[in-house]
Amino acid sequence: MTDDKTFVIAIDGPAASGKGTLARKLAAHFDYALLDTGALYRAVGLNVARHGGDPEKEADAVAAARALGDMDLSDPAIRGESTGALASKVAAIPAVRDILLAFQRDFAESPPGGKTGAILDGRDIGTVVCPDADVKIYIIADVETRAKRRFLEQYGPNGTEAQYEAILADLVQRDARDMNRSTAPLKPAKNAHLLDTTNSDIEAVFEAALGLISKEQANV
Ligand SMILES: Nc1ncnc2c1ncn2[C@@H]1O[C@H](COP(=O)(O)OP(=O)(O)O)[C@@H](O)[C@H]1O
Ligand SMILES: Nc1ccn([C@@H]2O[C@H](COP(=O)(O)OP(=O)(O)O)[C@@H](O)[C@H]2O)c(=O)n1
Repeated sequence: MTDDKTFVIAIDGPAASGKGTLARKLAAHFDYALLDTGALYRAVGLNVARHGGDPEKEADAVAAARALGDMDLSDPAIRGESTGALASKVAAIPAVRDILLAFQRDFAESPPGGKTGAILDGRDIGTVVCPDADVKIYIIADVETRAKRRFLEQYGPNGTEAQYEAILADLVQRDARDMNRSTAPLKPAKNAHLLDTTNSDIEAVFEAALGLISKEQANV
């Protein structure tokens, strides 16, 4: 348990592995607060682009990160794959990560709405943001499977081969950037439970996660 008795679940993994889908189902099931930390980096990346800045330039990215409080995290443009690429560029800048860290930790320690638990999904939740999380899950799936899922999500059944290839290339590039950056690279925490969703549907992944979490809750 964390000091203030919030039950914290950390979900990390590469792009489009199913983190958000699982996190939302678990949050509804347990009535826990949910923070999609990728949305924070996406909002910062989008903000830099909209102001004509360079997402790889520290001054531009830091200025955007400081203005996060004024951003609309429900803006649909945040979800686009091109925004994912912008996000992973600003996310490689340590000063940006520092600015977002306090917000994420506060959320986990004192979830809004007086909730008794918090679920955070991202890349470094189990390793950096909440190293003492009660349950850590690291979700993976083959990159082609992840690209197909994101492709379907973004273009529906009538997407083109070229659109699929662009998504696949973006995920490969983004994973490499996220795994190879020097600060808070994407990797499983030592005590994370690994879930490979390549051949599991959403419900099976949810059931597997519930099994892991129930065991930990029984120990609290
Ligand atoms: N186990 C699964 N089987 C099939 N599709 C899935 C599964 N998990 C997630 N998806 C779908 O894959 C896409 C990406 O999932 P999402 O939860 O957004 O991933 P992430 O948050 O890791 O980027 C979504 O369209 C989602 O509905
Ligand atoms: N905790 C986090 C969350 C996201 N990110 C960055 O933000 C980008 C977008 O994250 P996301 O979770 O929305 O991406 P998807 O998995 O939804 O495609 C990632 O590629 C990372 O570069 C991060 O560095 N740390």
